[in-house]
Amino acid sequence: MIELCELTKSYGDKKAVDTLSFAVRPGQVTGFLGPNGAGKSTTMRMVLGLDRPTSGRVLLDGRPYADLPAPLTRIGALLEATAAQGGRSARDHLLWLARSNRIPDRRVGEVLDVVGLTEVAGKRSGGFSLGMGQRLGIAAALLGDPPVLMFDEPVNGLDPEGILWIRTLMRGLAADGRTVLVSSHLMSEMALTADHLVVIGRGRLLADVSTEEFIDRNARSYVRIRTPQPQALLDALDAPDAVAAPGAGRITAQPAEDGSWEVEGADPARIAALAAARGVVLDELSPQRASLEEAFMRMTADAVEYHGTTGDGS
Ligand SMILES: Nc1ncnc2c1ncn2[C@@H]1O[C@H](COP(=O)(O)OP(=O)(O)OP(=O)(O)O)[C@@H](O)[C@H]1O
Repeated sequence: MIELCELTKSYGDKKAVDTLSFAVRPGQVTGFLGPNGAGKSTTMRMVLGLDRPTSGRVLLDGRPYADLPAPLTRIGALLEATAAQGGRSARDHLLWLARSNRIPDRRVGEVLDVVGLTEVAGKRSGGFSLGMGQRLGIAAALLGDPPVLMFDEPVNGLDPEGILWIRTLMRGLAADGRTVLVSSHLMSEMALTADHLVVIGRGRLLADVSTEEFIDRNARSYVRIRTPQPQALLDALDAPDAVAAPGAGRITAQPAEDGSWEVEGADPARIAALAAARGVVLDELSPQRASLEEAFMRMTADAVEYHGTTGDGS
């Protein structure tokens, strides 16, 4: 578990991280999101003891990083700036790391296998592609078999196969019961990878909820319906018994430009039952779930430091 208690980092007058408190729990992938400059990398650097907090603290399984006797066996991390010595082979780089952390040499072969670099282990890492470099960084993070893992933008610049591989790896690490914190700007990917989200803006906590709840709270979901009997549908949804559940609010239907109806306030099964009870024919009944991207944009709109402008001048 990673615990942040009122963590703050100031650069001059600017608070890059501002009284941030949250806990990252084991057994799930926690996505760490925020617009550019929100303070994600600064936070991760403080977790690893690479930056000193102005105030507040970070605990890893109850202890500060500086008190961990063999840190690589407690937390593994891939930071954006993580770089191997380009002149060394992948194997030598990992051996050097292992020996300086009292990790047995045999782990090097094991992690090279896990990340799929065994065949190129003797090659200079300076010649590696972006994807191979990321894999080597992840091998280093896994070397000490740590219970806590942290990845800053691990899928940046990767091809679809690399992205899928990282997603599968993260989900597997969480399924093993490890604590996994991962930052990314790729919302579609985060929606597939993260069970839980911590969202920050301008250094402050904006949300600490499950991915599902984050989308439900911050974006609109509805059921799209097509019917040749629109008036009969509206009557069915407006009937006195037409609520999603006893005590729930009314069901609303808005016409969309394409001739369909956008129905909110009930799930597809309830809408189908109401329509069937009144003999209304439905040509389409499909739940439209808002994307994580929409939810993220809505939630962080006020916390974006640098707004771009779109072509239409808006
Ligand atoms: N060494 C530094 N000196 C001064 N300001 C800094 C320093 N490091 C970070 N900052 C500032 O702190 C803020 C947070 O930066 P940080 O890199 O942590 O954000 P981020 O969420 O990781 O952004 P991105 O998504 O763009 O990587 C930014 O405004 C940044 O300019």
